[in-house]
Amino acid sequence: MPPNPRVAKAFRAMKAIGISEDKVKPALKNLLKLFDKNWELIEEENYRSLADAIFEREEAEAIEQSKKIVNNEEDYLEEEAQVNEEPERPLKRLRLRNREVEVSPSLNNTTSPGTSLVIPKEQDELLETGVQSQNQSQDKADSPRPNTGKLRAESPERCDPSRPSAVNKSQQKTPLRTESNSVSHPMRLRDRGKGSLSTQIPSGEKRSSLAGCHKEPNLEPSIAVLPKQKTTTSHVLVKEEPVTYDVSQLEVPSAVSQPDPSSKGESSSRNGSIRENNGPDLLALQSMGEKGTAHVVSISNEMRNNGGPAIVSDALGAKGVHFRSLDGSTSSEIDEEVALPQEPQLPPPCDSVDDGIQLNKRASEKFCETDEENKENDLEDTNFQHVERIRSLHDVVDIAKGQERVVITLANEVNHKSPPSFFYIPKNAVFQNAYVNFSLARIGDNSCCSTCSGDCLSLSMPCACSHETGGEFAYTTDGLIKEEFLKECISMNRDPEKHCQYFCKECPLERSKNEDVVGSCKGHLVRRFIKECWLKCGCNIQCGNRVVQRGISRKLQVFMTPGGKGWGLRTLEDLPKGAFVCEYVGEVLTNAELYDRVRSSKGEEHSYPVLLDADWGSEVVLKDEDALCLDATYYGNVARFINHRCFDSNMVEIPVEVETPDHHYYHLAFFTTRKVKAMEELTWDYGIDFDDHDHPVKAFRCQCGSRFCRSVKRPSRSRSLRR
Ligand SMILES: C[S@@+](CC[C@H](N)C(=O)[O-])C[C@H]1O[C@@H](n2cnc3c(N)ncnc32)[C@H](O)[C@@H]1O
Repeated sequence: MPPNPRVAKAFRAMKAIGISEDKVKPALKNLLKLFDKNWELIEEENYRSLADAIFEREEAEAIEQSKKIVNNEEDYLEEEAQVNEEPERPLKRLRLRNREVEVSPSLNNTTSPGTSLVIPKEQDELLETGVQSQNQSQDKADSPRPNTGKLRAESPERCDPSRPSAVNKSQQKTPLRTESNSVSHPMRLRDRGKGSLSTQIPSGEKRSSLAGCHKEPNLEPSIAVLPKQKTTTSHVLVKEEPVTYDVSQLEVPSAVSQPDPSSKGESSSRNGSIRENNGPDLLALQSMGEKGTAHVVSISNEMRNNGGPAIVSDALGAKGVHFRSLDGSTSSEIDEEVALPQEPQLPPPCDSVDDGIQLNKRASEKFCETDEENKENDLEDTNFQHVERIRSLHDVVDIAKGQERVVITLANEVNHKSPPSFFYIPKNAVFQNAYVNFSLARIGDNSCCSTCSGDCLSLSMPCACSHETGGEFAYTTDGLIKEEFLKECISMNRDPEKHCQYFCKECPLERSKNEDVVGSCKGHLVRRFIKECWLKCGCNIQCGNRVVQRGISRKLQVFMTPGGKGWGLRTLEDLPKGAFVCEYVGEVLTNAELYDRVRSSKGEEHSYPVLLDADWGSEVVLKDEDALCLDATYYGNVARFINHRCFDSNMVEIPVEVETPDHHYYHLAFFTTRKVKAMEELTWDYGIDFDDHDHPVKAFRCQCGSRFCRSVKRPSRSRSLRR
């Protein structure tokens, strides 16, 4: 009899994640029995229950094997019987498992739909309650700083990015900003580099003639700026494990393993909160929102409350997490008669991983290195390694480890390189000295829409949150960036000389490079910001003015590029122009901290820092703690894989204000500059000058392939294409 197509399909799905038929057969047979041949239950969520049942069996085998090693008493079949007596178990386990497997044929051939994670209401409520109570206790413990003039000093002479972009900075007049209609300033994270600016600012004289772009501080006198305590916190961001694909190569990023010596082991933050040095979990990350050294995890709980999708962490447990496929489809078209394969052949204990996933195989080899003389320890190790093996499989399937709304798969069709080891974090986290304060007291009534409800985009009169973007929202009702806004942001990257730049009197970036001889500022583009509604607003998480904070919703994949750029990011679905793709997430560092890292890092192939200098013009001399950047080297999200493309990249970065009106800290979000086809690599223009060897992004030989590539010396090339 020809094999039942449903069986064949199940085999294919399992094969795609490296599970061989001999492992699928017994589990499938068992499940069919348990589910009374209800195929839909098996096919649901991309065969999740099947994958889980296989893992169950493997786990049971591992335990059994270990037990045999210890006292040779237990009988495997008994264990099996026990598993079989619990028909609920695979599904229950699904709910309990933190790192879920999306069984998708896309692992290698990359066309899968993703799977989104949804926390049921109770779970969300729990998370929310946790956040609230933390915030409440914070309020008690910390008398909130008044709204501070430090947020934005008014500049009588400043570029107004809401004006048409094609204005030479020397011609610009800068209208006053008002609190209620403050149009803030766009940014480019780049150090402009020598080349691109040399013609714009050939001398100090010319620089001073750019006073129109400089801001004179004019702090509101009635508002006190409280002195900040110097932080002595050791690192504040920790996750429980790195994204690693080889348990034999687990490594702890230096951000974790090497707390700053200046911290002297103390654990209080600059705002007086106490931090544990030893590995805060997600709850600890949430608490970071309390005391100024804020972390956006606290937001993500709120945002997931209404939004459906959820993050799950080991720390919180994965209780109540369930899964649904993005396309919602389960195939049910095929007949139910099953021609099942023969009785399962249990795999030999030490040969339990299919060739498809080399790293898992290595993990399994390790699993087999049991020392007879040390049986007790071995039992623990074995179990640990087995769990790790399963986890590593999950991690290959979802590089975000369940922390994004969608599964982010990984594919390498080019070579045998493993993905780099790093901690996947879905939201920024403060490393140590960066001053980031998310206190609600900083958000004035003019900067939020407390009386709104539902979706602000449906209002006939845009609410206060649109002031930042000149009185209309940056987003369309389809969640895309409006054409004009997008056009200006793109133009800013492509023709920076046509846009306002700020030249620091004392540039924190230059100061970080060399404290003794501070070089002259190379300029920072004054960027336009999107301002999203947030906690203090009355609208809900589905409000159309909350796009970035809802997180990644597109099907993305990390893949090995064929062109020598290392790993890259691509889309698995067609994207319209102006679509939000992802945020650049990393550790929030001061530039001083970044350069310390750059100085001590040697020989790394890739670098991952991004400046947050969009609003450096808001103060005359920016303190180190306010001159921030993101570094995704050790902690980051998918954006750390986005490669550079000169000039005509298909994404543009836009600063987004969410939790704080203080634009020293903001989110950096990527939007498409044009329609992008499924399977196209996603790129952005780092804005680097390939001749600038001081740039924190180490010079690389650009392989972007753009005909406007700046690393290819073409003397005749139009200057406007070169930045
Ligand atoms: C943010 S990372 C991007 C991810 C990186 N490809 C990886 O494998 O992890 C930036 C690094 O990628 C490499 N890269 C990015 N764009 C490139 C390009 N157009 N040509 C060559 N290398 C590139 C450079 O090594 C750069 O330091």
